[in-house]
This record gives sequence, C-alpha cells and structure tokens, in this order.
Amino acid sequence: MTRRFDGSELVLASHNAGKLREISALLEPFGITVTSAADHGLEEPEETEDTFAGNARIKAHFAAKSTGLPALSDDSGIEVDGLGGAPGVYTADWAETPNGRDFMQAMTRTWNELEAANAPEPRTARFVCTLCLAWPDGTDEVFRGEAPGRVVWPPRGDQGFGYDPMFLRDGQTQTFGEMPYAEKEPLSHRSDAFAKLVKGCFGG
Ligand SMILES: O=P(O)(O)OP(=O)(O)OP(=O)(O)OC[C@H]1O[C@@H](n2cnc3c(O)ncnc32)[C@H](O)[C@@H]1O
Ligand SMILES: [Mg+2]
Repeated sequence: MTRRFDGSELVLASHNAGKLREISALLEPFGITVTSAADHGLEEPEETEDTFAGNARIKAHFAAKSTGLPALSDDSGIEVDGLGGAPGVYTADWAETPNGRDFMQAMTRTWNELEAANAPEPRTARFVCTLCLAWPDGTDEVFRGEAPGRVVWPPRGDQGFGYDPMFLRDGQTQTFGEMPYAEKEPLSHRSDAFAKLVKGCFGG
C-alpha cells in the first residue's frame, strides 16, 4: 500500500532553482504550502548512492528529519546510450568546476565522448527523474519518470536549465532549451514521475 500524503505543508528537498520552479508549478493545483531546503537553511547532503532512487532517498529523508515535515526530493539526470548510460547519476558532477557548475562544459564533454566513441546517430538518450516523498518517521515512497529522446549538437536555446539545450525529446523539433516551460512540462521526465506520485500519494 502506498502511503497517502494528507498534510498541508511540504518541503522541497532541492537546491536546484530549475527543479524548484518546475516542481512548485506541478504542486500548485494541490493548494499545499511549499517551502524549500534553502528556506529552512538546510545544507546539501552528500549524494553517496549510485542509483537515482538511493540519492533521492538520502535527500528527502535528510530534509524530513531536519524539519519534522514531509519532504519531496528529486534526483535526476541524463542517460546517454552511446556512453553506456553515462553521465546518469553523475550528471551534475560532470558540470562541476572550481568556480561552480558549468553546463556548457558538461554538454561539451558529453558530445566529445560520443564523438570519441564514434557512436552512431541518432544519439539516443533519456532524462530520468526520481521523486522521493519521505516522512519524518522514516517512511517513504519513490516514483521514477523518463523522457526519451536524443542528444544534439550544438546546444540550442536558453530556456530551461542544465542539459536542456542539447536534448531533443522524441516527437519534437525544438530542444527542451528552446521551449517555454509550459511546453516542456507535459513532455518531461519530471511530470512523468509527478503523475505517478499524484496517483500513488495524492489520490488523484
Ligand atoms: O540535488 P539537488 O539539490 O536537487 O539539485 P542538483 O542540481 O544537484 O540535482 P541532481 O543531483 O539530481 O543532479 C541532476 C542533474 O541533472 C540535470 N537535470 C535534471 N533534470 C533536468 C532537466 O529537466 N533539464 C535539464 N537538466 C536536468 C541537472 O541540471 C543536474 O545537473
Ligand atoms: Mg544534487
């Protein structure tokens, strides 16, 4: 049995502004008071697991225990078939530089490694999003969503965040980086996972 969410307040256990924007929009219709990890002054826990679900659990349980409130985390990334599924759970790590995250660098590395591997076109990939809803008593529910597509070069568009400019979802002519959020939303891995969360925990 899936545990239902029957509270009125939820902490979003993420420090990523793009995710916070997208998940807040998805939660809007439910009339829940949403606060973020930053609002509670929470640090970022180390993501030490090698699965999306494992890292999503770390983040959600850390926020739920620290605040005493139910917490929703998102662990996500891009899996590129020609790279054996990399960067996968290391998607954010590929952007790290001494001066903070640089996603142009991360996208360039992704493309360069595909070129080096002589990977065939189309260079299929998927965005994955794992949402974990955790309660302060240590229980949780986990939901996984995906968006299938391919990576393209050069990156296109300045909307969205992260690797959006190099991702062309199946059936689309514009990258996620070229779409206003309203267009990306119904096509995204995040809304796919969110629909499962709603079905499982919000009774919708
Ligand atoms: O852990 P939190 O605080 O939630 O924030 P984060 O940015 O570190 O998030 P992750 O550890 O889950 O790393 C996910 C990476 O995948 C990228 N990513 C996830 N969803 C994406 C999307 O919808 N569009 C573009 N890039 C995305 C994102 O930019 C991150 O670099
Ligand atoms: Mg992270």
